[in-house]
Amino acid sequence: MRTALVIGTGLIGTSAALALAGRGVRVHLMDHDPAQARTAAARGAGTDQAPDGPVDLAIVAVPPAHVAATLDGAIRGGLARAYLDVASVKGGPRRELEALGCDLSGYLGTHPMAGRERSGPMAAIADLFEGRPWVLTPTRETDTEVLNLALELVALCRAVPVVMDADAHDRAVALVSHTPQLISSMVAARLRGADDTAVRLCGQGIRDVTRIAASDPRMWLDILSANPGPVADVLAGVAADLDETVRALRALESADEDKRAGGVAGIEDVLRRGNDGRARVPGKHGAAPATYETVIVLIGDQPGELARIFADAGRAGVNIEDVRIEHATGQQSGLIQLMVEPSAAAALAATLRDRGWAVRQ
Ligand SMILES: NC(=O)C1=CN([C@@H]2O[C@H](COP(=O)(O)OP(=O)(O)OC[C@H]3O[C@@H](n4cnc5c(N)ncnc54)[C@H](O)[C@@H]3O)[C@@H](O)[C@H]2O)C=CC1
Ligand SMILES: O=C(O)C(=O)Cc1ccc(O)cc1
Repeated sequence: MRTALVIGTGLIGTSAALALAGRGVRVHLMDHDPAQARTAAARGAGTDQAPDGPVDLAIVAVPPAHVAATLDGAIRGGLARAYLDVASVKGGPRRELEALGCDLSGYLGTHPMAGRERSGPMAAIADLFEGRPWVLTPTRETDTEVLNLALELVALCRAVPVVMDADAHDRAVALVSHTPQLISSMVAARLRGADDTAVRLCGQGIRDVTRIAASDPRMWLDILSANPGPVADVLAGVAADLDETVRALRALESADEDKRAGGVAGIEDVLRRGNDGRARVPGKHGAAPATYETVIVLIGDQPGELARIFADAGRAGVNIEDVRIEHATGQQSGLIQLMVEPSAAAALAATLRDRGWAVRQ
């Protein structure tokens, strides 16, 4: 691929453009708000000048409701040899394109499974897609050349291609992305009018569960509006679990021992099913779920502490597989959790202790 056109230079479009431009592709940037394309160009994602002929690949990265009309315009204008979109929902845009009478042989619906809580070109990063699944939804009418260009884009962005049917994709993302967003928002919404004294007690659990509740509501309204049925189906299952759990908790308040035992069984059931589901979440780079051992260390909230602890772990010859920091409310210190291969945990803890760190575990 030598030339590309990104239409919609927000978070996703500009991130893809940065990755392509960084690997030598000439990228043209277009947005219905020219200021967004200018900002993306200023960040080194390409040029906001229009191409003077058809580019190799056009990447449409606009909100789902505008995908079909934008693609239809681009295809009719002959802007590229091949076209793809990156919208979070795949079935609806394809059906809209069909209804518009568009020639779909040069089009492929795709979806990179990577995002951030922020929107717009300033939030874009070149390595956003590294190691993440990028779904491709070819059909029998998709030209091989288009599929090959899409695979080249995915490779240039260092993502991992996954081929799926469009409607199966929409059901899958309802389960793993769209419903979790709503549940996170609902948990966070409990905090809105909560007492300050309660909010001060927030720990890592609620931070983990509500991280994505900070996302842009307009973007999620667009996504949920394009996938309402599958999300409602998953949420109805969650609602059934909620009803059961409320009943089980009320039973725990009962004076009747049998009722209390039933309540315990109900709560245990949902917690154990949660363990089973969590164990299925893939590990880093899509690998099988990994079980790491965690070494917990007290660190000061001051410049250079993280660099120092990582350098000391390097001295122990230990690869840190994952890391989390738990900040203590109102204190200039926190706990860092270093996740490592179980066989490396003891050596890491010993080296860190020798070098003066307060190792908790
Ligand atoms: N944000 C995320 O986490 C992810 C989003 N996506 C999908 O990527 C697409 C873009 O999302 P973001 O980059 O997050 O949104 P964004 O809000 O950061 O950027 C969207 C851009 O599209 C432009 N735009 C809107 N309508 C347009 C039109 N008709 N013609 C040309 N430009 C237009 C806007 O001015 C804006 O610059 C959406 O379809 C979204 O579903 C896919 C994966 C992850
Ligand atoms: O939901 C996730 O897993 C994310 O990492 C964020 C995200 C949001 C929207 C998408 O279309 C894809 C990914």
